[in-house]
Amino acid sequence: MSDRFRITLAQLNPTVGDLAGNAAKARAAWEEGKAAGADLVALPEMFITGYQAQDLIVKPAFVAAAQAELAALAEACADGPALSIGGPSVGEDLKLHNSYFVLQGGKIASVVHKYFLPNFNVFDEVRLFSRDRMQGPVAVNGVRIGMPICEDAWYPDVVEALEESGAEFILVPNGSPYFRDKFETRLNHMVARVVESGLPLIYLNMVGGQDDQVFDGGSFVLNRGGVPAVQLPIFDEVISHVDLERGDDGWHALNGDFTTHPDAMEQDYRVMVTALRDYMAKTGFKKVLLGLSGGIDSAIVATIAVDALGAENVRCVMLPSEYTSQGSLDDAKAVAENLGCRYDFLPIGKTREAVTETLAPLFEGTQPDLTEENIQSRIRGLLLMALSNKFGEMLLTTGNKSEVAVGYATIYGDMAGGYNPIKDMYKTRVFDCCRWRNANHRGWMMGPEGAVIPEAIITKPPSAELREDQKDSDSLPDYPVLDGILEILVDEDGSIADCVAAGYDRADAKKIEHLLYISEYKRFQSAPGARLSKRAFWLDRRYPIVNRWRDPS
Ligand SMILES: Nc1ncnc2c1ncn2[C@@H]1O[C@H](COP(=O)(O)OP(=O)(O)OC[C@H]2O[C@@H]([n+]3cccc(C(=O)O)c3)[C@H](O)[C@@H]2O)[C@@H](O)[C@H]1O
Ligand SMILES: Nc1ncnc2c1ncn2[C@@H]1O[C@H](COP(=O)(O)OP(=O)(O)OP(=O)(O)O)[C@@H](O)[C@H]1O
Ligand SMILES: NC(=O)CC[C@H](N)C(=O)O
Repeated sequence: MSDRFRITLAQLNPTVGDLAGNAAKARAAWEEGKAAGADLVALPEMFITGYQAQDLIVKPAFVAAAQAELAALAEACADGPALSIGGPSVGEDLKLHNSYFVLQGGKIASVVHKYFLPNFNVFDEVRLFSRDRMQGPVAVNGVRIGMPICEDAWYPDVVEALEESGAEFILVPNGSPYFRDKFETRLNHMVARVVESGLPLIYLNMVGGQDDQVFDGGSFVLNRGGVPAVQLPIFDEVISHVDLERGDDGWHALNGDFTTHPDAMEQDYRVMVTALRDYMAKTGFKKVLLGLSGGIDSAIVATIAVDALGAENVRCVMLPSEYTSQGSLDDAKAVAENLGCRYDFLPIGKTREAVTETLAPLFEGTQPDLTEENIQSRIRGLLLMALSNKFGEMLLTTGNKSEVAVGYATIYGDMAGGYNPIKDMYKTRVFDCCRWRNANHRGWMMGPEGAVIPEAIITKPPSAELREDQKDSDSLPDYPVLDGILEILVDEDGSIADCVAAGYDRADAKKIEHLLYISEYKRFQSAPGARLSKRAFWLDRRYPIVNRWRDPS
């Protein structure tokens, strides 16, 4: 029996439903591992199907196709290292499991089933899969490896059982999506497992965007006592060979690749870029367009789009009305010029006159109000969608988390669009994010360096410009107050009393609570967007649309 074991970690980006494509990526990683003399090439959780496949996973034909792909992969990888890969399986109990397969010698040599099925925030695994009994380690080239699947390693039980049944080290395959500062959470759990079991632990995550979620990679290896030996980059696809040596006191990982991670703002920005880039690539779109108003939200969305797709794939459209200020016209043009993307000018005045004239007989005797304001937003939505249809460009929608929370957007107007990169970023953070992007440039950004967002856009008071001299602060508390209250009500699930205790005005908190509840119907019909927090609107927070309850505290 050898006292060295080489494991090739394949921190790769699968696509949900692309069974053949995912298998091809696994095969290519296996070839690299084989060339490097690996004993085992490891891929993340549910790699063959992509993650999360949601209800696709309960369709028997899909599971059968994934099984066939795994069998073919086993045959193709018969002569060389073992290959471990996540996928669905139907167990002896005839139930569906989230499983991890070891392929070796042309067949499926072992299968383990996930025990702890996550059923919180974006996860519904109890609904999709069955839990199996805890299983022992899997032997690969004579070495017994414990393979707890993602959530299995977030509690002591499974790793403890693996250690008691003879595991020599632990390999955790993951499908662990980003939220801000999640790396620390993962690391704390894994250090706890290493300290409890006394075994080295290899944590392997996937990368890439899937709908709202981004898997951020950041795979790592810990030695006994929780001492780090390897840390892979976040967000990048990487194949890394990790060597373990057996000594008198068991296995020990040798120090390998070690990358330090960027700060939370950079990670958030990278998530928004990755989410959009992968949403586009994986759905088959190449180009986007958006309404560029001269305001901060559309400016940051245009910047994210250029960083994700390249300036040649982004069309910015200014659709001015009589209320559009010269400042907005200048600022919008400056952003498009700075980014180097196409800028179109499409005044909405004539369309608005036509709509007003058409409605006049029915509106006779009524006074102009929000209706007329929203018509402008809807004309912009209509024209932008016409461009989208004609040129095959997907429309981006630009509401930040503060606006999405209180319904400060026109349904079927500026809410039109297929994807919203800033859906989970509060307005106050959007300001910081613009400053960060103006001051920082990285190799993964396809846009130009420098202060692409003019300072005037960052400093002027936000306005929807739907009527004369309109400011967001006419309808809403100032953004620092709005965001402070929303963080308590949404992100912390706090009460009105909690808002008051934090120093906010009770009337403001009550108003925001009301707006939050009455705009659930808008969010239900809103575009998906990049998830940055543990409380993003969609799967993390599922509220009834009809809801009469109001917090009396
Ligand atoms: N529970 C429910 N289920 C289904 N539908 C429901 C509903 N409650 C209202 N509705 C319908 O929704 C309609 C009202 O929604 P909507 O037409 O959107 O209009 P509404 O929410 O009344 O007004 C839009 C608000 O967003 C602001 N805005 C607009 C555009 C851009 C920006 C910005 O700064 O980004 C801000 C604008 O100043 C205004 O305060 C009603 O006509 C009603 O029929
Ligand atoms: N004059 C305009 N030209 C092009 N698009 C516009 C125009 N006005 C609004 N939009 C679109 O509608 C969205 C909502 O913009 P609005 O100005 O009403 O408020 P906002 O949420 O503060 O956004 P922004 O900061 O981008 O202005 C904008 O982000 C933009 O995509
Ligand atoms: N795939 C999973 O089990 C996800 C849950 C897991 N604990 C996480 O990292 O978020």
